[in-house]
Amino acid sequence: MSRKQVDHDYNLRSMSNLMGERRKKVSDGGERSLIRAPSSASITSQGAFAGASARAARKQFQQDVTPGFVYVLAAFSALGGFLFGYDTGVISGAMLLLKRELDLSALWQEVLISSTVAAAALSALLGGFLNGLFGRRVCILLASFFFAIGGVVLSTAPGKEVLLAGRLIVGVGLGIASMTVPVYIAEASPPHLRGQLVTVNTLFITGGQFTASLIDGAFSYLQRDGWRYMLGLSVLPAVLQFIGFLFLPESPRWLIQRGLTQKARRVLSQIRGNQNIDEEYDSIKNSIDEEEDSGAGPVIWRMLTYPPTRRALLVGCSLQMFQQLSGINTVMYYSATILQMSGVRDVRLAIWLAGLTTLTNFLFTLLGVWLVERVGRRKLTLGSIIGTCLSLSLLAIGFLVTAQHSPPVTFHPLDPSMANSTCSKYQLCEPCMLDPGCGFCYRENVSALLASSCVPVNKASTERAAWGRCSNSSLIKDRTYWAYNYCPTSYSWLVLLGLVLYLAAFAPGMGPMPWTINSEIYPLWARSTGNACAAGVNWTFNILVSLTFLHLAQYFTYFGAFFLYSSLSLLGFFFIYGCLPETKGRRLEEIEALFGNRLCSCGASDSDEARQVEYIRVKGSNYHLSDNDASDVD
Ligand SMILES: O[C@H]1[C@H](O)[C@@H](O)[C@H](O)[C@@H](O)[C@H]1O
Repeated sequence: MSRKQVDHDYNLRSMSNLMGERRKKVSDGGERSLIRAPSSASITSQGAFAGASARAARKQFQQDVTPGFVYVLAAFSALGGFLFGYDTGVISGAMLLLKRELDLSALWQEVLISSTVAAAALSALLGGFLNGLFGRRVCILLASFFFAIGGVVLSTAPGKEVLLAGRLIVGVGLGIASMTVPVYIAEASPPHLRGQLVTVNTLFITGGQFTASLIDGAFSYLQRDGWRYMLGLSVLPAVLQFIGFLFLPESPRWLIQRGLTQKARRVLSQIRGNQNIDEEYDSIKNSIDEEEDSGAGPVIWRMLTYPPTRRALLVGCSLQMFQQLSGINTVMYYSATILQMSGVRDVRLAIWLAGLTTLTNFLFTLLGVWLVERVGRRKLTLGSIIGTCLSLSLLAIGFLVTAQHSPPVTFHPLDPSMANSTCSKYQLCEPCMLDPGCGFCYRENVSALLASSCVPVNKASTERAAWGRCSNSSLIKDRTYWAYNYCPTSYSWLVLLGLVLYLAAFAPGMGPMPWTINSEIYPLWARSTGNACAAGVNWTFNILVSLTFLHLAQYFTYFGAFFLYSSLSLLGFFFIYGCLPETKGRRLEEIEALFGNRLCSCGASDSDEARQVEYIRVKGSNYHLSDNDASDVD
């Protein structure tokens, strides 16, 4: 079959896929289906059939009791999310101790932090191939194996080189888990619970980040080897997941694709409890049989040359890109400093309070789990990104006002080392604190700042100056303070408000939805590859945003950096508004049809448009579905 024919037939296929089993049901009297289809009179009455039947099916699914096994399966899978959050979150606290004990240079610190994310980006891409070849279960086993080995290597590392090896091993696990777990949960869940269960994975990510901040806080008191515990504790959930997955089944969709039909039926019965699985089995089988005609060549090539999957890929990858471009990891990382700005001058207390940021992120992700099946993915994502954009603007304004009221440097100490330092040239606190090599040392009386200077930072710890009044600790007698990375200000409440609003807006939608939506928008043959690409994009932009933040802040100030993130979120809003269809409640096999729809016209050429018009014409005249479907994707 030629490519053109394949393309032309796509829309019909998707719809016949959707409708085929129902037509079959009508002809064999409906006794194979547990879905109580409408009476044959109503079925044959044109127009009412499709929407009513789809809705009845959905309702029926919701009424059927979902076996507890599905929840167990989702929870064990989401341990991968927990490790994602823990391993990415714990490093900031561990680094504070590591750089002191191992005397790490700034470059080594950067390498240890970024190597994991870079390894995750690469292994996420590779994970698509592994998923197709070995299945989801083996990939999750592999990921937990890497997490466990990585944790052991990290906690026993004699030096920085072995630490780097451990961080790379953990990164490989992260990449594979981040792309496999959402797919596995989506494929095992019934449609009415899918969004919620996949979103639980992101809840576990934020739970992992929260746990990491608590562990960081607790072990920071240890004089020696605290970092070994921080990094090594991840072995426990990894081993738990590994053992769990020795007993959990493979995804039925992957099994059917591999021709392991008996096994697939067994797993389907296990995860659907007392429901009749014939309908779902047939639907998956139909979709696989028909996709076998979708052409030859590497999957990514077939995806890119096939308008519906090309569109799905564009939407999926862009969602992940906009998630990272809205600066979540910068905001989280920066929260300790924001707290210091608002008057929490004790570094340890600021670290503990930063745990509140991760807790807020976690709690609002919980809200997302509750909302996803109620308001749907599209509305939740749109609402979230617009809130994210506004709160980023508020953060930016907060930083602008703070900078405009920046306290002056009132005296320049006479130390010979100052001659070679850039710190001596700054007249205000703002440029002084934007220079990573300098900090602001100031004395405060009740109402004003007195005797403030800009001095070099101590190489071993940013908690104090290299010499002078502030070289002992960040909190000094006589109300003399050391401010690294921030300036004393009375407008910090604005920044704090921006931070809280940001998390409240981001966490329920932009945090989880890119993962949830990616797990459901690709047809089975393209699902592993689509998720691998999207996860790869997420990790790549994660590293890009975190590596550029300090430079951005140095050149454009904090105001500029956050304003840029806000503008990028606005761009994301328009993109999502134009391109993201609603996938709530649909079967995975139905969703591909949405991307053949004109309403999602991103990346569509003129000839694609023509095909979409044809699709809607066929849909309207043959199946009388247009009303119901249009309202669903609107
Ligand atoms: O969805 C997650 C989550 O929102 C995390 O808080 C964030 O650190 C990750 O980068 C993101 O992918």
